[in-house]
Amino acid sequence: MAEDLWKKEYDFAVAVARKAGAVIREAGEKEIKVCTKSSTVDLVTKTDERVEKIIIGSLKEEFGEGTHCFIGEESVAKGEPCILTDKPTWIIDPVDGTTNFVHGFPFVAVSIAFAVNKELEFGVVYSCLEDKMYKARRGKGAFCDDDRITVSDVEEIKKSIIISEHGTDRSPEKVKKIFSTMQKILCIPVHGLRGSGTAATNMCLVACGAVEAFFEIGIHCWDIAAGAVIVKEAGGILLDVDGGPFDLMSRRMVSANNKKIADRIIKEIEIFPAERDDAPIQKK
Ligand SMILES: O=P(O)(O)O[C@H]1[C@H](O)[C@@H](O)[C@H](O)[C@@H](O)[C@@H]1O
Ligand SMILES: [Mg+2]
Repeated sequence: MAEDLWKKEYDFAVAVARKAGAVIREAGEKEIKVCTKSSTVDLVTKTDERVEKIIIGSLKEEFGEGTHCFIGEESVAKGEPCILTDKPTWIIDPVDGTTNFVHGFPFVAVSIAFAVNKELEFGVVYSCLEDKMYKARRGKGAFCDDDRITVSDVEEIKKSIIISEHGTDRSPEKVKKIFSTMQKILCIPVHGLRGSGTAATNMCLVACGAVEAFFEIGIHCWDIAAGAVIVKEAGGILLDVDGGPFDLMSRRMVSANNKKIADRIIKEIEIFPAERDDAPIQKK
């Protein structure tokens, strides 16, 4: 029988995501010592770092040192390169929704994706406070736990819910564009605007049909890589915010149930620059 390519890695990723989610749930007050990264509202905790070490350590133990590459949010924050090559690469956000985690807002996800030859082979998003395991393999459909999930069939923008996040950048010119975009979309009008505070969870909400679209400028590849596979396998569409092809490393993305909704949203998005994830690291 033909080898079921990457199934071993997929099954292991699901198990590791579940283990990581348990660590997050059990990480009591002791670990939520908050530090900051790119801004005073871009939070990181000991849990983020510990969970990423557990995930990467488990993957290296299972698949060997040096066989795969890793792009992890907290490793990159510490100076590791963020370059996607043709080599088998794990793209990891150990705690997506760190601000939610710190505040006890109940949406926190472990996001693990796997790419080969720069193509995403599978994605796993474990919403650990809800205990929901979203997962998808390229060409094999999308699931929440054992149930097949598909995007909404809504085509009319005026019957949609749209997710948009404001991110961690508080510079006035970007905040102005973010809220001007939100206002224009809200006043189409759409049924509502929402946001869970975690990009990975937002993409799963598109994939299971709870909302029609989620877009954001400022997210990173680790926030959206797993969700991208899940949305696509659920029948959804991924585009750049200017309507061009989806670009994992561009730090901007539209995910939607269909092109009609995506195109209508794209018309309203006021684009602002975000440095690519794979931009050369500026020498200090
Ligand atoms: O919680 P993290 O992993 O930092 O990712 C979130 C990011 O910090 C926010 O700025 C974005 O708006 C969310 O979509 C990300 O999930
Ligand atoms: Mg994240």
